[in-house]
Amino acid sequence: MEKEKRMDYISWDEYFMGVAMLSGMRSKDPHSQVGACIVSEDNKILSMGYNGFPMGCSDDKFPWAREGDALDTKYLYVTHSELNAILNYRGGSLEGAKLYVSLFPCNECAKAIIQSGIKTIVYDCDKYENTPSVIASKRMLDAAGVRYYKYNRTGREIRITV
Ligand SMILES: Nc1ccn([C@H]2C[C@H](O)[C@@H](COP(=O)(O)O)O2)c(=O)n1
Ligand SMILES: [Zn+2]
Repeated sequence: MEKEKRMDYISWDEYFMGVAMLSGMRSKDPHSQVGACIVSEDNKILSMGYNGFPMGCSDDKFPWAREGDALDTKYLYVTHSELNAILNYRGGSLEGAKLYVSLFPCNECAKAIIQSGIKTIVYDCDKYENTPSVIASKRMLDAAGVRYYKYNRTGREIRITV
């Protein structure tokens, strides 16, 4: 019988970013699947979310297009993963919480993050870093003292069979 504890267990960051990415796999968005996981200061998962249309707005009826008439694109309808994670939270306050998210938050989510009391953001991808939305987001996060840093990919493959 083994006496020593396992040493190849996943780190907190791998765990929470993994949960965020798994959550993103629920997204129906054909172009960008984004997931978020909110964690307390003592490493308890508080909430999760992914990008999708609001309740009652059918995934099959609302548009997933990226281009065309604004009303016929997804952008006016999709709720971002971070906002869904904040809104899905059924507890009390998110003061001091940490957000793991697979894509850097936009300006609208930054407002919600700041107002909810989240103090740290760990993000994976920043593919829209040169857009006004992300530049504005960083301006607000900096002003509000919300810390953010890029997730350090370890290259570990986490496989689950369901
Ligand atoms: N931080 C973010 C940024 C974007 N999203 C969502 C909104 C859309 O569903 C999708 C981005 O679409 P794209 O322009 O890449 O086709 O990701 C989010 O949830 N969180
Ligand atoms: Zn957003």
